Amino acid sequence: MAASKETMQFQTEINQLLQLMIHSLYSNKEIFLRELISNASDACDKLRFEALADPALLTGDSELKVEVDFDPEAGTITVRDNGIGMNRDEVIANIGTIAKSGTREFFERLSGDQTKDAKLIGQFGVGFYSAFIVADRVSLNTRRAGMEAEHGVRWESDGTGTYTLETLDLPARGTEIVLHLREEERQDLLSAWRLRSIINKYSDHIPLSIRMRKIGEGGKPGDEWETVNKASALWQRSKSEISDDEYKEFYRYVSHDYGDPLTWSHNHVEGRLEYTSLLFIPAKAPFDLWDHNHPHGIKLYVQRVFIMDDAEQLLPRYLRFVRGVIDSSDLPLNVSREILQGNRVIDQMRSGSVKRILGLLEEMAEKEPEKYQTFWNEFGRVLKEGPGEDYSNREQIARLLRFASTHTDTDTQNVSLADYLARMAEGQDKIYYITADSFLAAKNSPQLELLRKKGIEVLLLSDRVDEWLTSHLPEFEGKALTSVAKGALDLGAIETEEERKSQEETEKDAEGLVERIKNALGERVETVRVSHRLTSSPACIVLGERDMALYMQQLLKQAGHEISSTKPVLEINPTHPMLARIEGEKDDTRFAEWSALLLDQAILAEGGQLEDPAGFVARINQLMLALAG
Ligand SMILES: Nc1ncnc2c1ncn2[C@@H]1O[C@H](COP(=O)(O)OP(=O)(O)OP(=O)(O)O)[C@@H](O)[C@H]1O
Repeated sequence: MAASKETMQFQTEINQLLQLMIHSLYSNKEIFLRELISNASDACDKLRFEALADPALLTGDSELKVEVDFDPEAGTITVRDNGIGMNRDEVIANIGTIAKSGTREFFERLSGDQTKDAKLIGQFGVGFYSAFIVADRVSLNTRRAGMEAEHGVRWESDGTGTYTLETLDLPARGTEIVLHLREEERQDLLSAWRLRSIINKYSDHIPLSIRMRKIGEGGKPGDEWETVNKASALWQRSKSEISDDEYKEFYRYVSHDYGDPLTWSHNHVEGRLEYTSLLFIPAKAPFDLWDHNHPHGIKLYVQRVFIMDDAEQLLPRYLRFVRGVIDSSDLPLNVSREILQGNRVIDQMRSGSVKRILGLLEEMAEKEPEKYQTFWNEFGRVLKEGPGEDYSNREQIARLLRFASTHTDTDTQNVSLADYLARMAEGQDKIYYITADSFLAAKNSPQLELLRKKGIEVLLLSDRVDEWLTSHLPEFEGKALTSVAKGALDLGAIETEEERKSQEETEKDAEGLVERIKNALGERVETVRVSHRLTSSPACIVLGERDMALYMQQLLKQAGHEISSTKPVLEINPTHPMLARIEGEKDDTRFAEWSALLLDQAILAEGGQLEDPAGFVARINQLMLALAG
């Protein structure tokens, strides 16, 4: 078959990524080998899995392996696998483009600061392109398993904007990557000892055999090959034999993360069900944690045979940050994603793993609160989906939640519900919270005035997920979670008899004013009443107990959801001078304008949007002119 060589352009982002990577990761350049071996091992896993359905794919070469070779004269290092390989289209899709979710966000977050960017690249995943840290030309030869020799593909590039592609005969299936080292790297890297030590450091835990040439007579590599890594599944070994460094390296392998995990849990379960799980909690959220298409879940093995990545059935969505492997002895080898759904073995492994993760987090929160705070800052918003998704573990998840509160008045979410209970005032029987679309809006909300004055703590919730969370968490240890912005504020025993009396009087005195405002606002409000929660603001909006916060209503509407608008209750503070001013207004039209202003500013303070913003501005202007006149 005639070899046709084509030159193609890299996606622009790749150029940028390459430059950044070469500069930022140079100090850790040896990771290129880890990345290439990791890809080679994945390729073998994939082939082993496909071969379960089509054993012919392995014909003639059934022992899957990775070979690392070098040639001092040519100045090359070669990483070879007999895994799944790629056809031409796959090479273009996988090696010429970055199709990852989170790519855009990654580029937006780059700062130009090398140390920071190196971390970001690490989090993003460096993969194949890390070859260019040490090589000025990379050649990739690959043939897809199951295809004839003539369908080989050669990809070649010097990493500066273009690559060439040609079709050629390749006798063996799998992928071979040849790195033509930069002149200055040759001395350092072209040594059997050096390469072996890199493999031991980064790739010992890979279950597959990684081979190098045996050192023959005269200290030179000969024609025989030997396995240079442990080549056993790390998770099958007993805990006492595994060092922390090995666990960390294995984490990097399963997660494609560059940093260390926060913690992990390794368990061999025996009994009715037999499986091993090794689950990690990362220290950093990946870029695409909030992307709905973001693949998540853990690697599933059946009796040490890799079955699939991202088996999301093994963990609920609110634990989607967990990485790791589960190796089952009870599932059939030909298990498919469809079978995983509603499978009894999967369900049991899943609930066991959830318990383990929640237990791990609880222990961390107790014994290493600072570490837990790191976890919470990264993944707290995901965990908050828990009570809604996992009813049976609701209480345990609730113990893990952390919030900002008026106790510290900072936006750090570090108050647990147990902390809150321990600080409750005498006679207080509710956990008070407020939701808003930003921390500042929550913190400065007029609804908190009275509670602040009385020294009652209020949780300040401003994550999107908080409305969802509170709707699924009605109580904690027998104390109802109560929004201070919804329904009548019932302070129960915190209120004294005297206070109640004085309020009744204020209410009585303001009856006429309330009636007038109600008439003036008509359909715009559910009702108007005297507020018991305000001390320094003139008015505030209160929603019905089951209503969604105004900013959430807004968000859903913007997202195209049909939601029936709920009318707010306007609460006024008759002791405020502004109300006295309004009360004195004899002119009915002007009184109506004043009332509308009162309502509009209360809606704004609540994070709501006005139906007639221009009318509001016109009223303000009129007022300013009147004052100036
Ligand atoms: N040795 C190989 N055999 C077969 N396919 C490969 C091989 N190396 C890379 N690929 C393909 O190229 C894709 C891109 O590889 P790359 O290393 O850039 O990213 P990745 O492994 O998907 O993720 P990460 O960047 O986190 O390592 C892989 O997902 C795989 O499909």
